[in-house]
Amino acid sequence: MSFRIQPAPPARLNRCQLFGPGSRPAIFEKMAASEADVINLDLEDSVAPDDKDTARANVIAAIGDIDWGEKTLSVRINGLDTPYWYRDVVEILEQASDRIDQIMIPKVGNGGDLYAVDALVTAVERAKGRKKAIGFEVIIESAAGIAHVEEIAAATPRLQAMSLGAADFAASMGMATTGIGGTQEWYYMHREGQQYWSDPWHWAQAAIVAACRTHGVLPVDGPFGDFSDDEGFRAQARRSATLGMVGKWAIHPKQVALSNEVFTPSEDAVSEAREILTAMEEATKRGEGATVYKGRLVDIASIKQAEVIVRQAEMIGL
Ligand SMILES: CC(C)(COP(=O)(O)OP(=O)(O)OC[C@H]1O[C@@H](n2cnc3c(N)ncnc32)[C@H](O)[C@@H]1OP(=O)(O)O)[C@@H](O)C(=O)NCCC(=O)NCCSC(=O)C[C@H](O)C(=O)O
Ligand SMILES: [Mg+2]
Repeated sequence: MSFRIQPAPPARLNRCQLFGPGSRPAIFEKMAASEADVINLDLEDSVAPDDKDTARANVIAAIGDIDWGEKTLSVRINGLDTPYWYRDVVEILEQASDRIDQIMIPKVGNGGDLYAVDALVTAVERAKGRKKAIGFEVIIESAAGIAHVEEIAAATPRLQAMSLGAADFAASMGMATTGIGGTQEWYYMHREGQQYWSDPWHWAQAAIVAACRTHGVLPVDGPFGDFSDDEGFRAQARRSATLGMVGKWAIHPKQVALSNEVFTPSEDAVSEAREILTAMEEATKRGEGATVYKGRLVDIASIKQAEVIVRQAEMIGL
């Protein structure tokens, strides 16, 4: 328990982040026309080394030229262990229009990484007189990243969102899998001849959610690689939502609707949350801190739980 009030995360929708390679400008208009709340134009791992300069130029042009509507527009820069990242930051902030909202920093390993990017971003913003401060989002996708997750979440007021990058995370941790997210064949319990699958991503997700909620950052689940497996995606996204994550990446357009479906509260969930708030208002008037709703206990903590759902519904306009 602490006397400090938990800070609220940015009040914006982040149910789905749609990715597309910066080297593939033919899909940018399709990304803009999608139902994703966030667009991530990628300069990092989906772009081959020889295409880095062209991709950067494509992205800079697209930021200003394309109508991105109300979406949060983010560019994933290259990692701090590459020769590309500083040029990504400098050229984007010197040349791109103010329409860009965020840069996404991959493979963050500690708070110092964000300090370094913040220093560079701040210098370019001042030099160019940019009025709109750029936000940051990060990917936790290494052993160092998860070991320093809380320090990273606290590192800069620019930080808006934090994602789990299952592919690089698995590689960095030496996990015995080539799968990107979802059920892993070998991660099971065995009892009386039956196998029961467990979730190897759970602990990292829970650590990310706790760090984010402590520091007012949006926790997001990253990619699910098998885009032909809708049920696998849905199950992964539902587990993430249950843990407190607000959305998930789409690495193919067909995953956008799935993610929006999972991270949009159902009509039933919203009416139940509103009914709980009403039940508690009535209980409070009677001088009671707890009451019974549909045969189960609801109390002051239930108000906060219901408010999470109602706030989300209000943002979506339900
Ligand atoms: C995965 C893809 C390479 C598939 O592309 P493609 O072969 O073109 O798919 P389809 O033929 O099924 O496409 C159907 C139509 O959809 C359009 N399309 C394709 N991709 C996108 C997109 N991302 N956004 C919008 N529209 C898209 C096609 O043009 C087709 O349109 P039409 O012909 O009009 O019907 C491709 O989807 C892709 O490149 N995805 C993104 C890859 C990416 O950005 N990866 C990086 C993020 S994941 C990661 O980095 C791992 C992470 O860091 C970690 O460590 O975990
Ligand atoms: Mg990665």
